[in-house]
Amino acid sequence: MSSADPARNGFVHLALPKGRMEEGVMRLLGDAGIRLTFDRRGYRPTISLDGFETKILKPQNIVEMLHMGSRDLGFAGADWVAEKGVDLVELVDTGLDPVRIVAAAGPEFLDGGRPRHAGFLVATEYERITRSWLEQRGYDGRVVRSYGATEVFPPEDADCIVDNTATGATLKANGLLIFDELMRSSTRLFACPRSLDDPEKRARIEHFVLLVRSVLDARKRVMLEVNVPGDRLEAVVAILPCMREPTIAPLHHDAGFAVKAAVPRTDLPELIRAIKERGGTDIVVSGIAQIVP
Ligand SMILES: Nc1ncnc2c1ncn2[C@@H]1O[C@H](COP(=O)(O)OP(=O)(O)OP(=O)(O)O)[C@@H](O)[C@H]1O
Ligand SMILES: O=P(O)(O)OC[C@H]1O[C@H](OP(=O)(O)OP(=O)(O)O)[C@H](O)[C@@H]1O
Repeated sequence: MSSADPARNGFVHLALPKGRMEEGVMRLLGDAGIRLTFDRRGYRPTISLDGFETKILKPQNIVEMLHMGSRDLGFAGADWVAEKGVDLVELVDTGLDPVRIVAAAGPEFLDGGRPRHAGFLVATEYERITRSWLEQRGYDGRVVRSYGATEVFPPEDADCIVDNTATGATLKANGLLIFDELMRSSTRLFACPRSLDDPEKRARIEHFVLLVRSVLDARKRVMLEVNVPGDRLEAVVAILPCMREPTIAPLHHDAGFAVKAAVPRTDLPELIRAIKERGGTDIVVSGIAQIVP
């Protein structure tokens, strides 16, 4: 058996999602320096990571395969892990493709934000999540399984729905109002619990997690560089929300200091104002590709 043979012990079988999550996950891997080479119409790209083999599958199937153990590692929505009721290890929440799983109905069904009457019918693709919500809320409801286009069921074919929503446009277009939130979901990296018991697989999975996290962390930060006169240095450094300590280098001819720090992107507008106020000049902001702690 060669070291490139997927049947070898310690090889990680990775599942990548087909469909709406595909683009974000592919970009994430690309930004982490992981290359995938596709053949025409093939669902088995070659991955540039040593000791990994990969396959493209629908996320609902990825959840099942991670549960059975035929795949070790895979990206899927947290909603389908909850819906299938399986015990997987969540390694990374990428925050990509965020959705809310909500209960929604037309205004005629609602009374003060609650179902108007007992014995109602809920249309949903999420049967298990819906049943446990009914039980938790003490609602007397029955479930009809939908296979897409769930929003069109009410009022004739169901009283309300449980479905995912991203922008809310589909609910609005069908005249439905959200009256409860059951959970939030996003694209996450899951592992089969047993795969983490294998030391060789575990080490490879941990390295994969580190690469993915390095990109997600880098996306949240920018590199900020600023020149500061010597007597303003401490005042500027004090307000920098950097990861550890900023890098400080003296400028030529004792002209002050260059200060460099990776700061949260969302802090930038306020930070630039505060730095200018404290005497910082020549501010340069640039992107970061990866951050490995
Ligand atoms: N805007 C969105 N609408 C629906 N699902 C979304 C959205 N954004 C993220 N998701 C997530 O995508 C996953 C389903 O992905 P999938 O590619 O199977 O979508 P799908 O539209 O149901 O596919 P298909 O049309 O082939 O049934 C779920 O985990 C869901 O939460
Ligand atoms: O809040 P929004 O941005 O409108 O997105 C949510 C809608 O998009 C998806 O439907 P999809 O297009 O996949 O069709 P489907 O209902 O057949 O799954 C999902 O099932 C919702 O219906």
